[in-house]
Amino acid sequence: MLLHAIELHRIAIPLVRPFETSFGRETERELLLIRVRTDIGDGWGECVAMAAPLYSSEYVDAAAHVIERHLGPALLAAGPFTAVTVSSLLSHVVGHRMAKAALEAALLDAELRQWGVSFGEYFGAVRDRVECGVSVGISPDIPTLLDEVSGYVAEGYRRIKLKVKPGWDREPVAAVRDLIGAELGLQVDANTAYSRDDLDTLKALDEFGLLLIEQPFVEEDIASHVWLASKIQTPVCLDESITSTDVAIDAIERGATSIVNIKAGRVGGYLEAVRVHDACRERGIPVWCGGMLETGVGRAANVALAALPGFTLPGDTSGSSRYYAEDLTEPFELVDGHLVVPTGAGTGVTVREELVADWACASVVTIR
Ligand SMILES: O=C(O)CCC(=O)N[C@@H](C(=O)O)c1ccccc1
Repeated sequence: MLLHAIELHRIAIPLVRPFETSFGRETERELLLIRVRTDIGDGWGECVAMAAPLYSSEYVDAAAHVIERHLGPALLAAGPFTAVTVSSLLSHVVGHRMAKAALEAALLDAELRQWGVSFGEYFGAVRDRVECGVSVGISPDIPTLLDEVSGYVAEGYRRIKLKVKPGWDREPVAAVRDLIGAELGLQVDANTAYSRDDLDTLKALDEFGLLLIEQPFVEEDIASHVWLASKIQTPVCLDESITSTDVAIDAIERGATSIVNIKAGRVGGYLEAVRVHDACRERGIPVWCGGMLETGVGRAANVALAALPGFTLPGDTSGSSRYYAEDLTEPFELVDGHLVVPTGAGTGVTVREELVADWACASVVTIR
């Protein structure tokens, strides 16, 4: 395809309720949407970087800047190319995986729409719907937490994930396990908030039959995750640490993780995410699809990814209404605890351009 232009659309969408993690509290999702204009048609991609560099070093301003000044010009100068060559065309730029992922997704969307192939078909989906979990933020108090969790259970979510941090861990986990019973899946996500000094606290979570404990220590500290995995019963799952297929293989072979959270933006794109899936599957490591509060654009691609065979655990692929009163695309709605994998060409969803304009929080930047 020949790339004619890249449009950077920055939007801000209010969250239906505040979302608090161990690294911050969000009341709105500010994000960067990419539209590519090519000789074979348009495509949309969603950059998952947050407004501030608190989850990773990437953030919206930086993603927009690196696309405008480095990644975009490299693609515009590349002459005819295909979506599978995007990562190599951008490999001279170090890092900025979420920005690269958004560009690759937009170009893959354009290409697959022209071919009449869905993301799911292209990735190798084996399911037509995926089992959904839900992520629950840190609450102001236990009653508020239980009220929120009760709502999700009533909606049919197949797994509850609780955000935890030192001082908010054992008590909320015990209360939620008591509320939902022993059968429903329950897991926790620390977003790197603990250290080896917290071993007793982390070990105490073994009594609650958790599916996994996600990213207890800082992303670079693979050794401490190996150490913890030998000390507790609950399986250790990595998120922030897993930035590529090679890193995933290293972490698995060192015994740092027995379950992997796959996020396309974190690893540099959906094509790399499929490679991470394949590497985990070859090693008998179950994976699940993480989330970054995506709109329907990113959510559609995540649901397609989650339909691959190795995604055997419910992911953070919740319905649109978990975060947004109105979605940028047709809403994703939970049916019997599942989301249907889009079958339309490309992502299979249609961006409501009037909402992109209504929710704009900066002027559109077009790179040619
Ligand atoms: O359901 C979702 O999309 C969000 C799932 C979730 O908890 N994401 C967390 C995470 O650490 O995985 C996150 C939220 C916001 C920003 C970064 C990460």
